[in-house]
Amino acid sequence: MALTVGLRPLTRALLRPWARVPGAALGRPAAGSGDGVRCFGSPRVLVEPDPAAVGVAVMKMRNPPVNSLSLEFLTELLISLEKLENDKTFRGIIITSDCPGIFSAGLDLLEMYGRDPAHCAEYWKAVQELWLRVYLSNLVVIGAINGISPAGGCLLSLSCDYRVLANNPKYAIGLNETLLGIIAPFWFKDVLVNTIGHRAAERALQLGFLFPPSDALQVGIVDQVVPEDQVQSTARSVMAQWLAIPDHARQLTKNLVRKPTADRLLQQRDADIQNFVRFISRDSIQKSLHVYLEKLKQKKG
Ligand SMILES: CC/C=C/CC(=O)SCCNC(=O)CCNC(=O)[C@H](O)C(C)(C)COP(=O)(O)OP(=O)(O)OC[C@H]1O[C@@H](n2cnc3c(N)ncnc32)[C@H](O)[C@@H]1OP(=O)(O)O
Repeated sequence: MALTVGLRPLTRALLRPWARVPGAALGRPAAGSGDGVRCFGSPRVLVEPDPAAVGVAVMKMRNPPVNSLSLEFLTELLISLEKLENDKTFRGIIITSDCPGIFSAGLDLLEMYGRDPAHCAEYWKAVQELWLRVYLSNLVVIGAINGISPAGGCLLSLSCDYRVLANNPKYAIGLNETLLGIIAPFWFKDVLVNTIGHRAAERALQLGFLFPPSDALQVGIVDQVVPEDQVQSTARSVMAQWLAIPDHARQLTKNLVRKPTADRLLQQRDADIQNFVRFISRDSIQKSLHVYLEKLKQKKG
């Protein structure tokens, strides 16, 4: 537990420069919460207590068009997560998307393409922090995956305790970095190996697999596949099962299982940042990102 507590001051230090994100004032009742239900509001992240489940918050990602994890979006997610961790009335979070058809398009490519090393370092620190914050959260975190979830979106899903995916063939999920000509860092790889096993992860990472729901269930990257209109209710009923376990025992067990993986990053965060900056700044990698971004634009015709 000390590790999680240890993170808090770190997060504060990390977040201090970004806490000035406009509109990130939290605790302010969101519009339409006239019934006195306390919601946390920020431009890209809406956190609402689940009216049907005491102690459960629903965190809706709303960074249109694709919930790409920009620095500002990451910061708002981190501030909301920290607020929830510190608010003892909450025991669980359901993370979902408000962007139709998209859970999250992953890391924001424009934060890594054509950016100076100092920006890339700051960005990567925030990416590390989001993963650590979700992966080691004392709360029960359930992914209600209601859209496509490539790369960083898949990492966010894998960091949850449980994953419910909507049964829509378009809603593929996976670490597809090799398709962009880049590679997933070791801690992305570690989480995938922990979830689907070494051989399946080795193959999926090298081939940049994006698993459609039926395959995602079979390989184990998600825990349940349900009709799209049952994702939220399924997440809520699974949450009830997990919250039936005494918090302290569950939290210590989660830490027991996850701490060795998180430690591998915690013990070398700066080196990981430097490695990322060196890697992403390479001409060949910048060229790959450029080609990929152009493909995305051409796709629109
Ligand atoms: C070492 C670093 C590790 C990396 C991990 C990562 O996360 S890298 C990012 C990997 N992400 C992807 O490969 C997803 C790329 N996006 C897509 O495949 C599609 O956009 C998606 C998510 C299937 C949605 O398709 P749709 O047709 O609905 O939207 P469209 O492609 O037109 O995109 C809308 C606009 O968003 C921009 N965009 C999409 N993804 C990203 C992204 N990850 N980062 C930044 N911007 C993204 C896209 O270019 C469009 O922009 P516009 O200005 O409207 O042309």
